[in-house]
Amino acid sequence: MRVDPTVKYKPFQPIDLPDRRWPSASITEAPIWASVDLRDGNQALVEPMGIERKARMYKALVAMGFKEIEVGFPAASQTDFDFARYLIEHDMVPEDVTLQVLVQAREPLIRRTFEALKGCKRAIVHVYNSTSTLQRRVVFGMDRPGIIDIARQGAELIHTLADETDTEIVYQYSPESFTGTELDFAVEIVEAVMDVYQPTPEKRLIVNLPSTVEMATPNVYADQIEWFCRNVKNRDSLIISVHPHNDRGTGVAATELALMAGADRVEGTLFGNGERTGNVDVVTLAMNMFTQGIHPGLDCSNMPELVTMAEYCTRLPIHPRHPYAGELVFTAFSGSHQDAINKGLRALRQSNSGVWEVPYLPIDPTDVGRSYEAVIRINSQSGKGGVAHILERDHALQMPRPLQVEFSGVVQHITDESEGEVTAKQLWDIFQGEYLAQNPGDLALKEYRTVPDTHASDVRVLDATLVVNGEECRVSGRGNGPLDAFVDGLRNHLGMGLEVVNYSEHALGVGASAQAYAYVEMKAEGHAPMFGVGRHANIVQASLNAILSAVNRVRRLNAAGSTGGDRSTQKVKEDAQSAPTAAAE
Ligand SMILES: CC(=O)SCCNC(=O)CCNC(=O)[C@H](O)C(C)(C)COP(=O)(O)OP(=O)(O)OC[C@H]1O[C@@H](n2cnc3c(N)ncnc32)[C@H](O)[C@@H]1OP(=O)(O)O
Ligand SMILES: CC(C)C(=O)C(=O)O
Repeated sequence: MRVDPTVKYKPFQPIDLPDRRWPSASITEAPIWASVDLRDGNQALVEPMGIERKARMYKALVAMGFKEIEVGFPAASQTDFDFARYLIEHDMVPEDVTLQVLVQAREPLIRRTFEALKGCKRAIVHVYNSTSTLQRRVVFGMDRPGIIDIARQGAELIHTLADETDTEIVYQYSPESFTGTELDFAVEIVEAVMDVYQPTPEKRLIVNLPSTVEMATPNVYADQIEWFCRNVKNRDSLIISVHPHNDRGTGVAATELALMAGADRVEGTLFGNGERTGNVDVVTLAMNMFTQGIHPGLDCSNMPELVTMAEYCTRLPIHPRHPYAGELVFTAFSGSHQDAINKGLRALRQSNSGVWEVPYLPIDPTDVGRSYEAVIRINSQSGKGGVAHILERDHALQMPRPLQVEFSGVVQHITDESEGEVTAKQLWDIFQGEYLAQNPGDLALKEYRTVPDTHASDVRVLDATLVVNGEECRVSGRGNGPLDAFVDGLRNHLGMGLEVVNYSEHALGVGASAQAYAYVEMKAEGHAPMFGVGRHANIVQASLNAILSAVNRVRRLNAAGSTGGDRSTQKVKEDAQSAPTAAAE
């Protein structure tokens, strides 16, 4: 960067609060939530919401559990005015919900705001003026008393109009640009407003201390909030509200520290929509509390629906990595994460504990309306655990560990080449192509029978009919069981050294439609051990199929002149297409 920041930018001066208490505090309950989506969020949109979109979002906010909703700046635009009227005239404000409206401390705007509220049972009138040193100097060209006068006069008019209306008015005042305001001045101007409104513990004034522009690290905001709470008069007659923005990307952290510093209320928006880099994201805040075992008082259990609604209303996308809500936030592509998640989910199933403990998944995706479907997805970063997880989840395969290693190598080869993702369906296609499919030149079992050897009581003879490229051939062998006898027969028939080194099986389903899977690891002459997989309603036939699956894979490699070191399914398939019919037939 060519600009010298030491010359161009001034560091934020720390707050003098050596005995700060907030670092030892923790958040133990949810704050009062106020949504400012329909005002601060809306004023930041390329295309502000019309009545239809505002109404849709308003209903969603009510359904989530917001009890205070800033519905607009009625004096600023006809749409905002009409929307307030729409909600009031259509009786859309539940008994326990309070509408909030924003207005600058300017007489005509305040009068217009009260017009918008006619017929409303109860409303928060939120008045503000800018108080920062910078705005006092460059925007208003006023000294402190002048700025206090703006606030006082605004409050006086609101107080007068509140006395004249049937609407129960809750007062709210914001020293806007609070984070750039000297703390003693912030207290002075708020106390001037308090002198007008005369709040009591029974009728408290909402004092909103916005981080209009986030100017420092979150601990500084916490210091500012604690300093204010400790120095303002009649603290118990105030509801201290925070309204953080996210200019430094630390809006959520700043809000959490501000709550630890004594704030009672949070104004924010869904998914952090708002001016510049946004308002604080109330969904993330609420879910952060949820993961700490605190009921947030906001219902985010259907996150996909909330995302769809927010994207429709704001016409802005929600990032795939957005905390708790993004499409990818519950997805692991990397092998060691998948392995740990797979093991964690299994351990959770096996334990009777209701406590969520899964590595890399801070929350249960189903708590926010997501499924486990997308938790593990496969690309070149994935390992055997992820591959095994998907095949077990979708096809109930219980692959032995060495087979997982072997097959994930096949998959990795493909993903390395394609540089893309392999879907669950593609994964199954690859698995079938590798182990279960019949390629030209492959041996297939048509029928078999076993009979006891008349000469030895523990030996069986197996006679099988195989088919290769439409031609039948007979195989016969002896052994201490059908598998052993079949391998003996193949050894003789193919003239190839063959040995079973590993075997496992499991059933799939119950009753007439039950199937068995058999996994056989075979050592064939000149090759590293290689797996075969067989499937059949009859467990013996499943095992014989597994042996043939391994033998066919060896034959494909032999035909391609490889020992199995460098393979891909594509290559295996191509090799199989061009393989000549085996000489043994
Ligand atoms: C941080 C925040 O999000 S605060 C909310 C900001 N939201 C909005 O501003 C959205 C809606 N606002 C608007 O549509 C317009 O600003 C209106 C309709 C309210 C007012 O419009 P206008 O009067 O035409 O113009 P504009 O906004 O430029 O007025 C600024 C004037 O108000 C003064 N002013 C600004 N804020 C305040 C305030 N809180 N109290 C008193 N005066 C104020 C300015 O000093 C300036 O005065 P000047 O005209 O003497 O220079
Ligand atoms: C009006 C105030 C609260 C505001 O929106 C801000 O400071 O960001």
